[in-house]
Amino acid sequence: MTTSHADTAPQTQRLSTLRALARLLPFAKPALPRLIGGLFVGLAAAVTSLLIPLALQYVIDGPLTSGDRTAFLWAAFGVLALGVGEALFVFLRRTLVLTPAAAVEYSVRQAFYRRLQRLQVAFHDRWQSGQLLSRMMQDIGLIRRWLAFGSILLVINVTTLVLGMALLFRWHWALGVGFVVCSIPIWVVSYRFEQRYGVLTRTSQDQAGDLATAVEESVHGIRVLKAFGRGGHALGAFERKAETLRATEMSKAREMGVIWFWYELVPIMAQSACFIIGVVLAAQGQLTVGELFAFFALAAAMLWPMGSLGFLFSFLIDTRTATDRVFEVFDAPILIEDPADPRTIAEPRGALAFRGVHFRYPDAKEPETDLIDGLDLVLRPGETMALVGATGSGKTTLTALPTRLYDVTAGSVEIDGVDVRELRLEDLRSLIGVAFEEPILFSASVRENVLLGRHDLDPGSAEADAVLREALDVAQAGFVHELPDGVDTEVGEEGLSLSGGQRQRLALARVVAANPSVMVLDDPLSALDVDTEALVEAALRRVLAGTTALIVAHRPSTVALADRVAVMRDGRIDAVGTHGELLRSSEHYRYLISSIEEEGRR
Ligand SMILES: Nc1ncnc2c1ncn2[C@@H]1O[C@H](COP(=O)(O)OP(=O)(O)OP(=O)(O)O)[C@@H](O)[C@H]1O
Repeated sequence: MTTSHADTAPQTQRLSTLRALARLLPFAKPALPRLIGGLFVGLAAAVTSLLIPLALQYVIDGPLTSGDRTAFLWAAFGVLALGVGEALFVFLRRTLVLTPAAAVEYSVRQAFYRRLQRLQVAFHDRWQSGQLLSRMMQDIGLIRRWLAFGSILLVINVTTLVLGMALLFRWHWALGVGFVVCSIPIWVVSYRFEQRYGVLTRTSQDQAGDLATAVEESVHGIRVLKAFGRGGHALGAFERKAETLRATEMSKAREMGVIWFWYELVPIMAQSACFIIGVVLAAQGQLTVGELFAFFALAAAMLWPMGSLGFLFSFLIDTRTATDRVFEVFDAPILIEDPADPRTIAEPRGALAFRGVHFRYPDAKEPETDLIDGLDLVLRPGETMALVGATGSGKTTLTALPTRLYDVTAGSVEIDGVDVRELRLEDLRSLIGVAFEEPILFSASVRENVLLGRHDLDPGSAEADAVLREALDVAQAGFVHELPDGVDTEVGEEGLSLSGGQRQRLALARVVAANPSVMVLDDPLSALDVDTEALVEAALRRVLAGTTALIVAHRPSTVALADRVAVMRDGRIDAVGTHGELLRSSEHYRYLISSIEEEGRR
């Protein structure tokens, strides 16, 4: 069961915004030369824009006053050239930064996906898929936009303001002081904004993740919702979540409205104050007409850098939050990994043993006893063992331990006498094949789905074709040849919809094709009709003759496949023996079998 974002977000120490964003550096490294190039070109554009007022000052105080027409024409041409130069620099900046930012987005997204693949199943149990999806798409996209525009514009605009202010001081200290004093409200408002907006951004990005989860769940479960007439109920739940997000976005918009107001108002106040100071100074002869005119032009040039700071500041905080959210996934510890010094099994025999195994789910309540509580079970090479037990006794959980989808909390699972934790995960998972209770197919062809575990085979080779044929044959999945494109028909979410029994047969074929030494099958025939089940059983018997198999059984016919049966109860194996032996010796087995049979008759 997944929990909401509040439970999943690790309580990491809050880094400063700069240090939080600096964590992107390893990803941005290859793109840095172009990004820095873009920054310098952008700065050149900013300096050019500031040179225009200076050139104007020169024109007015020089050729215009002296009446030198040639010099005036040259100077006017110079101002025009500066304007064109600025436009070219801006164009070049955009060209330089767009591609590298997209490359950074690509590499962060790749790393994010790789991390998701490496993280253990227990992580995925806890995290909502919508949260991961929104981090993967929305947050990483925001980081790209920040790298391409936000970060560079922020540096350029702040530099423009600093240089502009320096020019003001150069013309007259009173102009500079007037500008700085009038800007003070901005610093106060910005500080308060950062505190409040940061919290709101985090909340809204998390709520967007919750909303994505709600959409994903209802799309996934659309049939159930329709069948039970609960579409309206789902819509209600969606609307409540959307409304919560809307309210947070409105609060964000209000905060942004306030900060933008100040960032619009203050530059105008500062300009007005400087105009008055400038006119007074010019009247007193402390400022030339050229300087006064240039000051007006400069004030106009500084209006956008100043006004944009509010937007850039909120963009910065949005990106910081997005970076935090992405790095929460990067920071989640990988608990199931390859051992430092892996062992190999040269000639696998397929002996599977559970020795004193304890297991509890990470979110199990503390006082509870372990779900698997000191379980011992040994499967001999080539043996087929059925596993029976009451609903919820932990059979499915036990099947997840040999492949290390979860690690035992105590004891060990061994294959051919080697603890599974001592093997490389890839080796281990090629030794053991699993078919889950819920057969999952990917949006790919039948061929790709069935040969999923055979990356050693060239998909188009004759050997791959032979393996595919044999696997489909064992799983009685001949129906695939009737599909529009035979084994090349796309199935799964984006392809053709198959029935539960058809999907189950393809999942079974997938394990057979993998040709593992040990098969772990979680109720593999539950969705099949009696005739197909009998055919699959007959074929499976052939395959299972050479393979060790642990089969969770809910039906007498599945039990009949097994050499021996293990009865699971209270987290342990209560009894092991042949069907006949257990019928004689185990009361719990008799009870289980009679309830299974009763269910079968219904
Ligand atoms: N990912 C999980 N996180 C926490 N608890 C879980 C998880 N998966 C299963 N459980 C709990 O573990 C217990 C055993 O579940 P499990 O699916 O292993 O039983 P089972 O014997 O296979 O049941 P069934 O025969 O109905 O399939 C149940 O109480 C279940 O709620």
